Amino acid sequence: MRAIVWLKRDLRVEDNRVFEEAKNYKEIIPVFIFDDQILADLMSYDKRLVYIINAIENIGIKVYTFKGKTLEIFKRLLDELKPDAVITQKAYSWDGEERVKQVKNLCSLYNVKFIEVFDGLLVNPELIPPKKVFTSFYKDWLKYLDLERTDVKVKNIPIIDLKTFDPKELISQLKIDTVYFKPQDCKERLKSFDFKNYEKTRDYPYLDGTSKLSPCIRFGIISIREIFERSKESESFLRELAWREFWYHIKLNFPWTKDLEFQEKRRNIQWENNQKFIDAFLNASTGYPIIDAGIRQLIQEKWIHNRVRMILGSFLTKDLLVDWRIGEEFFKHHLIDYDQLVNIGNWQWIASVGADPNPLRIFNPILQAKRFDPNCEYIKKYIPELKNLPCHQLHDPLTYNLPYHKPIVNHYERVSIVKLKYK
Ligand SMILES: Cc1cc2nc3c(=O)[nH]c(=O)nc-3n(C[C@H](O)[C@H](O)[C@H](O)COP(=O)(O)OP(=O)(O)OC[C@H]3O[C@@H](n4cnc5c(N)ncnc54)[C@H](O)[C@@H]3O)c2cc1C
Repeated sequence: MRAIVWLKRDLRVEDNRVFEEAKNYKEIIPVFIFDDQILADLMSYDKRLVYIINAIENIGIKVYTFKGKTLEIFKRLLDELKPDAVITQKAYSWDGEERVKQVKNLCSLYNVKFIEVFDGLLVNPELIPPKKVFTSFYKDWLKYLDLERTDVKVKNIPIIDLKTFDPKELISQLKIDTVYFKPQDCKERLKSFDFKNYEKTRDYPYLDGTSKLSPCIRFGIISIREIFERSKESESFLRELAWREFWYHIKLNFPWTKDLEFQEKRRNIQWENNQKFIDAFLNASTGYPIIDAGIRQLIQEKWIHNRVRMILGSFLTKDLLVDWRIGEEFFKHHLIDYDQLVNIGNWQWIASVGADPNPLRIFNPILQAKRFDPNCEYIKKYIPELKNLPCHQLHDPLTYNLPYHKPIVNHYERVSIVKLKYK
């Protein structure tokens, strides 16, 4: 009996339920596919690819790697390997689900068992009755926690002469400078992060006060149950893990929200989509130091602090009146932790068109900078050319004439326009 284990967002052996499911097969063939369609969607400087390649190299077992169209590769694998089963983690994102469906149909044509295993989330989003509001989702989420861990030793991987793809070929095409996130660091970060103080530190982007585990979670380098076990004393951290799963739940129950606003009444907002504003945002030259610092962090590190993601999202959609989809696409190209349905959910939320009972959230970039970066440590780190200016000036580019880009809009004037557009 032979099973192909198709790894996707679960690049680990420890506590991985697909290996638990495969344990009774005589031979297990783990595969990972660099899908051409996903690669085409990424950009050449993509650090995610390096992250994935690193994760596979360090996984500790032989993984057969391929590149091409997922469906075509599976045709080859089913023909050549003649497996009895294909086992994989259940996919929830729109694109992931579609790929899985195609492979599932192919397996049924070949009479090969296709097994989807629930993993990657603490609660199966299908168990909770549809909720539109996080607080009510969270109450149920706590009741349904699925924390059972597995302990399987994966030994029975045969050496097969297969035409595979060496992922190093991809690295040579990339222009990669500093790498800020490595899958090898996940375990140590989980061990050393101060979860007890998370509640106090989590909102300040100049501190190392959030876990930075998002890529580890996104690519399944550590099981979500192990993360829960280590962090469970921090109620506020658990809420964040639940927020992630809330977006899975929203997608499951309101699948049209990929392109369409969750709130019906917000489907016809007249976005200005002024190209000058869009360019200033994408090029970190809005004239608001807190905004430009955030964009620079994103472009350099491929990660941004959650508080700054919210400030950026509010600025783009409210101050600049740019369609949230443009922001979503920009984050998609850069974020190392990019997760389609989490990104879309959060962008809709910050644009006040998504699953959020608050009718209109407008973040004032001046007050946000004062409150969450009081000494301008964050701003000065990413905009070093302004480091000699007094901090109160950097907080408020409308009052002080900074030797820097002029603010592209006046926040206070834009607020009244936004209120009309969002009526
Ligand atoms: C506009 C916008 C877009 C975002 N896009 C993504 C994305 O594509 N991928 C992604 O993983 N997160 C996204 N987030 C959520 C959040 O910003 C990141 O998960 C968080 O900053 C990652 O850093 P961390 O691991 O240090 O988080 P921590 O504060 O340590 O939180 C722990 C974990 O909880 C989860 N989490 C925290 N906040 C959220 C949230 N608001 N929504 C969902 N999950 C959350 C993440 O898995 C995170 O790793 C987005 C937020 C905004 C406002």
